Amino acid sequence: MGKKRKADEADDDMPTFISQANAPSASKTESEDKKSKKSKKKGTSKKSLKPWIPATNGDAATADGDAEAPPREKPDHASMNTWQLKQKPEGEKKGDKYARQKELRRRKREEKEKFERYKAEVEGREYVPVDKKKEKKEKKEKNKEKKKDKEEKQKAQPVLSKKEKKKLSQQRREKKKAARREAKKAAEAAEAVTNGEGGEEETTEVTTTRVEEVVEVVKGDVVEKMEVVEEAVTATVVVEDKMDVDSDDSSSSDDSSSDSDEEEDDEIPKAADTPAKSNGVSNGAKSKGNAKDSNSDSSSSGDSESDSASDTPKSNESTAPTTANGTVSPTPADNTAVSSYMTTHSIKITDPEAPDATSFNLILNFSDLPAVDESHIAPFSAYKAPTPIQAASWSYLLAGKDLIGVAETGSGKTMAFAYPAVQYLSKLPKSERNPKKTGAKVVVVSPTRELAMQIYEQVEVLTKAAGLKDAVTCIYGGVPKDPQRETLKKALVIVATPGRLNDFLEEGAANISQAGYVVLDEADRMLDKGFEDAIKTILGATPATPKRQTLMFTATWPQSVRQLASTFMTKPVRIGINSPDDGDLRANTRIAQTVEVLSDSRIKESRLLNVIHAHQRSSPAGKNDRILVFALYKKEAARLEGFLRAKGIKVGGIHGDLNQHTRTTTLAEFKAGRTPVLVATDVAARGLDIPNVKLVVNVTFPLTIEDYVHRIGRTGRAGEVGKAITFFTEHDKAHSGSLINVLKAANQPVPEELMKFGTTVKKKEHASYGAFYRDTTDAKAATKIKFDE
Ligand SMILES: Nc1ncnc2c1ncn2[C@@H]1O[C@H](COP(=O)(O)OP(=O)(O)OP(=O)(O)O)[C@@H](O)[C@H]1O
Repeated sequence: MGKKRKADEADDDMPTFISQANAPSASKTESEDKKSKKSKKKGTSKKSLKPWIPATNGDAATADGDAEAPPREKPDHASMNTWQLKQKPEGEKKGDKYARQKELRRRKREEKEKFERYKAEVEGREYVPVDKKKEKKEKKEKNKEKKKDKEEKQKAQPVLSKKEKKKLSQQRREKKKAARREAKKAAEAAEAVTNGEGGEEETTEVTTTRVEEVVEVVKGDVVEKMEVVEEAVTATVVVEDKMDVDSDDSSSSDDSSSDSDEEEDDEIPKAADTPAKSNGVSNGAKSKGNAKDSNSDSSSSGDSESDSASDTPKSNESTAPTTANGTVSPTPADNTAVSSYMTTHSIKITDPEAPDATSFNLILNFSDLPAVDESHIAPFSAYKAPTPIQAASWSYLLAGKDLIGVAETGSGKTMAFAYPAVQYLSKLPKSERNPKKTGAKVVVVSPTRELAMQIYEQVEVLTKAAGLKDAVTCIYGGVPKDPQRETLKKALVIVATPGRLNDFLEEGAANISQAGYVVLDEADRMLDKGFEDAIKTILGATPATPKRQTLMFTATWPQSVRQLASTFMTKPVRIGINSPDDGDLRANTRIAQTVEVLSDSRIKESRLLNVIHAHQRSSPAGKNDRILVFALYKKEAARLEGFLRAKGIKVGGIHGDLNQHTRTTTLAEFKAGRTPVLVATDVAARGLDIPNVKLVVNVTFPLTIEDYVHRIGRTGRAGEVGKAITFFTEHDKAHSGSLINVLKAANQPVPEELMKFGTTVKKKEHASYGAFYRDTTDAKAATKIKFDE
């Protein structure tokens, strides 16, 4: 149908002068007339229909009986479509060419402006047209400065002859080769030691080969150590049937490598490795950057990783963070408050570098938050206090640590990773804050387009407060690439879905080779089968692990992805909020969950209608309450939407079969409350923060129990309460055990009929890594610091 419409559009677009062009002209000479007849014969061919045959004012000439050739009529560029404008007519006059190209440029500008206007509308901000003249002037000045700098640099450099240059580069190559040889030897020796100690390697169905390569890169006097860990794991492959299930497709990549050994020269600071850093947080949250700083001047070994909690603590003066109100946070005196806060909110922190720590550095008030400037915390003025995940993670993140944060849906995880990201940017020296030179410094990857847009909005609030203009871009599929490509040139922060970001990496439009702060939001989804390759490619394009601060945030953290996660991180701190020790799932406890076991799936639709009507009748807001209905398949979602509409319900739909424009506007309508009911597939299951969703209805159970937790988590956010109703049929019985566990853990009623389906829980396995979880991130300490003991 789409194709047909396009074809129709093309016909309509044909400008009227095409037929005029074929009309005979009285002013033609005989030979011209012959030519004209010839072209008439060809009249039906595509070529002859091209718009560039100049129209002549034949009729007027005939009427006047004027023998003189009439003035040449200019092509009507305004009525041509873009394709036609792009064609260069035979024998086109120079003036016409300029006019045609001018029209093309005008159209392009218009399109861009339209996009920007639309973007502003979606983001709910005022559209401010770009002042081209000012921009041009600024650009010119910048270029001038650049040129001057370059010239000065060139002057300062000694002039080397070709021969000398060649000799120098050969020397460098040889040094590198020697370093590699040594590293290989060291790795082999290390492997031999590892095999000797850990004779109890798991040998069931998993065989793990681990190759550690230490690459010493020599540059001038600096020797940097880069660790490249490559893990090849073979395991039982469990293929989940996800054939027709809807999700934003992630990967376009056939990438096979995980981490590449790129980046030899540039110093890429991790979040805490910046000069302005002042976050040597005590009690295990000590920054790696600080640890390095303290002993790096004299030695290149940088072997400060062995710091433990028992080391002499650094003085508050040198290590304590400066806070927004000028105080130091929290002092040992706050320990009781911190402990009681941790107990109240069931916070568990595991820091591999301080496994025995008993006191922790939590930020319980926004005023205690380290900030480059007080204005940076202004966006928090609407909130009373940090949420538990924010309170627990900020000090570690500001200290440059890798971190896995697991906290319930709607608990403010976005700000937990976004605030330290912006502080990281703010502390970078100016030369490091030049996206054209360095590329982006922060990358946030999210599984769906809508979530990416939402994260973008939140990050932008913080960057603006920090005085970073145009620092963020949002990259996602389903919309034209050109405007995104433009924004990539000046973005310090890229918020993206994996597929589109990979496309830009492939074509070289995105540069994340110096991104020192990388976040995987909805991390378990990002690491599962569908996105795994794309994530490997993205992380492979960023600096290797010790130079990159890697963060993973989620509300669900199944065993099946932990092994893979550990390969991307260095000694991550793990923070679990209300996360049970046995690794089971926890749904948000403020959501009242009801499971209705239906004997026949054919009654789902009528039951859905009843549920919606009943809610609308009982709620004080009546039909204005937002209700989110989940289906599993795209076609199912479309069918349900149609059904509800036919029954007089104001409803919208969002799923992968719809174009992005429709998806975005439908979601905006729902958010604004103009369409109070939304039918969605799992593209809306994760992360979306829609205010006042009072009820979630699961018409068809999702593929995984994690998705169930995320779906119902669209209600009861930011401390609110919510309601979720789930239809459960015999088809879903494989999930009964895990669903019963989730209900019980949240003190929710478990219907008898559900119990009948059984309580066994099928172990979820990663497609490549199986169900075996062995934390290899922090090699030696791995047995000690299990996240879920
Ligand atoms: N300190 C705070 N106090 C109150 N509300 C907050 C605070 N921080 C964030 N919020 C609000 O909480 C809501 C949920 O935040 P967010 O979307 O980051 O949750 P999330 O934990 O990422 O959820 P999900 O797991 O579903 O992705 C947002 O509306 C946000 O503005």
